[in-house]
Amino acid sequence: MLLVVNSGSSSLKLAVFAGLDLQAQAHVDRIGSGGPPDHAQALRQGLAQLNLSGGAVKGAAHRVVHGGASLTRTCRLTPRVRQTIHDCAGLAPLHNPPALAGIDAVADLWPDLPQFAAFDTAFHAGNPEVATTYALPLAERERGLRRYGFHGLSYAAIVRKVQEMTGSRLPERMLSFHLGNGASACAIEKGRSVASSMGFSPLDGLTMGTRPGGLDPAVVLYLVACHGPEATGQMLNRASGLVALGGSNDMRALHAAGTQEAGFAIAHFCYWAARHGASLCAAMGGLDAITFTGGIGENDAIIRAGIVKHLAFLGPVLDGEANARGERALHKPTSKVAIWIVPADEERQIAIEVAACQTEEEGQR
Ligand SMILES: Nc1ncnc2c1ncn2[C@@H]1O[C@H](COP(=O)(O)OP(=O)(O)O)[C@@H](O)[C@H]1O
Ligand SMILES: CC(=O)OP(=O)(O)O
Ligand SMILES: [Mg+2]
Repeated sequence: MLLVVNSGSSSLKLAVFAGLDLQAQAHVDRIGSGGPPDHAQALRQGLAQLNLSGGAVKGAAHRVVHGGASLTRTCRLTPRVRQTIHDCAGLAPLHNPPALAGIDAVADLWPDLPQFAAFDTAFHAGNPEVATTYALPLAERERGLRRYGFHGLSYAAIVRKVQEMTGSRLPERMLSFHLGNGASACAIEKGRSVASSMGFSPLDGLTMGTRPGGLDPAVVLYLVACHGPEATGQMLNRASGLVALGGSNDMRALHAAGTQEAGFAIAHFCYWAARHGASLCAAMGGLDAITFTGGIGENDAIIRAGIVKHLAFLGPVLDGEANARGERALHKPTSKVAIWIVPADEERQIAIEVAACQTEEEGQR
């Protein structure tokens, strides 16, 4: 059996697979905001829920958000791979350190267990250079300063699941929204990522739970001058976005609050999701389908409706009742653009990629 560990910024998802059959899962959320204080504690809680017997687990695989320029495929965790994940930790401070903590905790529990890493950046590794390049001096670009894009395991799973749903007639130009605590959008053309709203780190793009999304870099310079780099990093990763505008990073709490601030935070979230979404449509030369996933994307009809309304000029027509019921297909029959909810399936995607990696390793023996 394979234990899959998905460390999100506010949640931890564990899944156990026998082959590709899901045997058990555990979900711990609100980490650091009402739930467990940190990911190590969350992992202990999650493993206790699963009640695994040591001998049954033959491997563990971890979602790692930032793999840098070199880790672009799911692979076995060697000391060199662990070091690279460690080296990228500053670029994904909410994610890579918890992933490393998970890797080390599993190694402590089961020292000889083979471990694997699957990367959020990998699905975007084939983005065209024009999409990934920052117009910075060459020496800086050579340092690895470029756009990477994230939530790639989620987007890879969406391509697979939409193919299953449509009998492999994948829409040519798909705008996919992953709306969780971290939120992004991705332009998927013929099943491949061609552009992402996230950049060098998962800070860029949409308004998120605790991250501001796109900012003029002069704002960052100004903040660093006022507060120093350390406090600015904390502010941008943990104290911005919905929590800064509306008082909570939990979308459910914002709806329940009903205050003017909470309403503004919700409006800001929808407006900027659509602004970035429309820019991604330019990268694909149009739009054939929209997909929603993640805790908000899958569950929040108000947010989906708000985003689609802003994008109406591109052709999607939402069926309000299907949306309110959270059905799989949300478009009216007359809509030129399909709209779907596709539940996040990062854990199974990881299991599939680990199986492919093991098959490849056996072929090389
Ligand atoms: N039923 C729901 N309605 C609206 N928002 C929800 C619902 N369930 C979860 N969410 C929101 O989803 C977000 C967390 O999404 P999730 O994908 O689990 O996070 P992570 O980015 O940590 O993986 C939170 O903002 C939470 O409020
Ligand atoms: C990349 C990212 O922001 O991930 P999450 O949504 O799990 O925080
Ligand atoms: Mg997530």
